[in-house]
Amino acid sequence: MKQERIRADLAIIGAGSAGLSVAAGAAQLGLSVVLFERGEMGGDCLNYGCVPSKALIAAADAAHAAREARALGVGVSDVTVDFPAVMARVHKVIAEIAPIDSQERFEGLGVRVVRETARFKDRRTVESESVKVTARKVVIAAGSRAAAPPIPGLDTVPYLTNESLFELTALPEHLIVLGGGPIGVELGQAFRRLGARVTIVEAMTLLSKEDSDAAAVVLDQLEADGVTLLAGHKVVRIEPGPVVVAEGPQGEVRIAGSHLLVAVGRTPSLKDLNLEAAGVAHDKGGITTNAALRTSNPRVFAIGDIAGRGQFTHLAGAHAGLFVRRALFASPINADRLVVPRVTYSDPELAAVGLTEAQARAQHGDAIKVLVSPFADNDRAQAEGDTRGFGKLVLSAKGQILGATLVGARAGDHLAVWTQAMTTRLKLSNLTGVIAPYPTRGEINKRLAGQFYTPTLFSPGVRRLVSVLKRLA
Ligand SMILES: Cc1cc2nc3c(=O)[nH]c(=O)nc-3n(C[C@H](O)[C@H](O)[C@H](O)COP(=O)(O)OP(=O)(O)OC[C@H]3O[C@@H](n4cnc5c(N)ncnc54)[C@H](O)[C@@H]3O)c2cc1C
Ligand SMILES: NC(=O)c1ccc[n+]([C@@H]2O[C@H](COP(=O)([O-])OP(=O)(O)OC[C@H]3O[C@@H](n4cnc5c(N)ncnc54)[C@H](O)[C@@H]3O)[C@@H](O)[C@H]2O)c1
Repeated sequence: MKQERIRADLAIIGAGSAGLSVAAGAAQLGLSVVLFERGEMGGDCLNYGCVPSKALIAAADAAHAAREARALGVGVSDVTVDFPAVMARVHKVIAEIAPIDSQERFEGLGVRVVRETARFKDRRTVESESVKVTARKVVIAAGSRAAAPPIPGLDTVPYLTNESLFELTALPEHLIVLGGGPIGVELGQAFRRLGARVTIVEAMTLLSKEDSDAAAVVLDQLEADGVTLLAGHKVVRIEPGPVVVAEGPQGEVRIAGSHLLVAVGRTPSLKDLNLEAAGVAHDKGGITTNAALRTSNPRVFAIGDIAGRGQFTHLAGAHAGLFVRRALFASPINADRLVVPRVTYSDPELAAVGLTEAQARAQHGDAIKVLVSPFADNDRAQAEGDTRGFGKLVLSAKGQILGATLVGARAGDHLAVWTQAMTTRLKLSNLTGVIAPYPTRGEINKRLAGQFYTPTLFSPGVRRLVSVLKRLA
């Protein structure tokens, strides 16, 4: 097929969260944009990631709440899960959100959408089967896919990844999940609550990137739900069945399941891009970028998962916003300084921003302050009969916020205060002066901030001052 030659201000590879955000911004600012997408518009988040997983979790949590309602004095008998109906709803949610990411919408904004695989031809040309685009700037937003670890036998059994899991129409009898990161934990708990037996096999520690005390709260709940957790189990081979053979602290274990989900991290989608032709440096973590998200080829930028700076939709969106500011308004940007919150949507949720306590100790030694407030001290949590979890604030000796972790019901929604405080470099005193509505779980944030001042407020010096003022008043 003869290729159509196109000149454009911007060529974007990938119509996921990152690429779409750039395309929308650039097109609305009047740039000519060509957007390549070889799969579904919307990428991972809409089709195989955030959206379907959260829709599935909503059903799982509803089933769990119904089973647990008796503790609140509400009897619910005969809780059943209609798995095909759950999955049909998952796809309905995707379909409801899809128009915002659709080819039609982007074409309506003036973007030329090419539904083909893109590759570099040279340093400033991107081509696909039908077009050859010479662009002033190129944005690589090609994302990541589930990593397939080199485990003997894995290639001999059918296995699920996030791209095939949501196509299931029957509930697995026993789902074995390889990997205890956010994907393994969120989906493992959801499938258990929907009625499957679930075993999570983790080579190291589950939720290892998070505060270990907070992770323990989530893992306790998973075990209470009946999920089998095998931490410190290195998978040595997979046999048909599937049977996972792993080496653990007590020797070899064999786990026979009905389905296998591989969730052991992500691989950047570098293959097919022909990055060598463009002089774009990369390694196994992704494309190498500087703080301005520029690659080793000054015309080419990399954003989102493929930039190897973290794998979150909100980070992809933030990268897109930075790129638009830099490329179109010539504003200075610094992707190294982004304050990026993270939430694992387990029940309870584990939400964090900045450093964990362990990371802060590694960087600052023991000259840090750690303040903890349990949800058991929060009246709303008491009223709801759900006092699991706590808030933890990690501060420098001078009271600068280094990180915050919340674990508990809807923790993700309540983390925003700390993300905002760290982004805008608020002082703790700014937070103690804010009135939090009573009774809300969010009061935990004010309580955490207040704890920093408690020793000073009730110190002997202040008590003496108050007694003097009392006499003068
Ligand atoms: C199960 C799961 C749950 C998740 N849940 C959350 C969550 O709750 N919150 C959160 O913030 N993040 C979540 N994530 C992560 C989130 O999905 C990603 O961080 C986000 O999708 C990254 O967006 P992106 O645009 O960088 O890449 P992608 O969404 O992967 O988009 C890249 C696109 O590029 C296309 N492409 C690749 N190569 C080419 C090529 N050569 N030519 C043309 N097109 C190409 C791909 O087809 C794809 O559509 C989850 C991920 C998974 C897997
Ligand atoms: N709520 C969210 O925002 C959300 C949800 C899901 C995914 N994500 C994003 O997607 C990324 C990928 O998630 P993930 O859970 O796949 O990856 P991950 O890298 O966070 O966790 C993978 C886990 O698998 C383990 N592992 C690696 N090889 C193994 C093996 N052979 N056998 C057993 N265990 C093994 C690792 O030790 C690790 O604990 C996350 O880091 C996150 O950025 C975000």
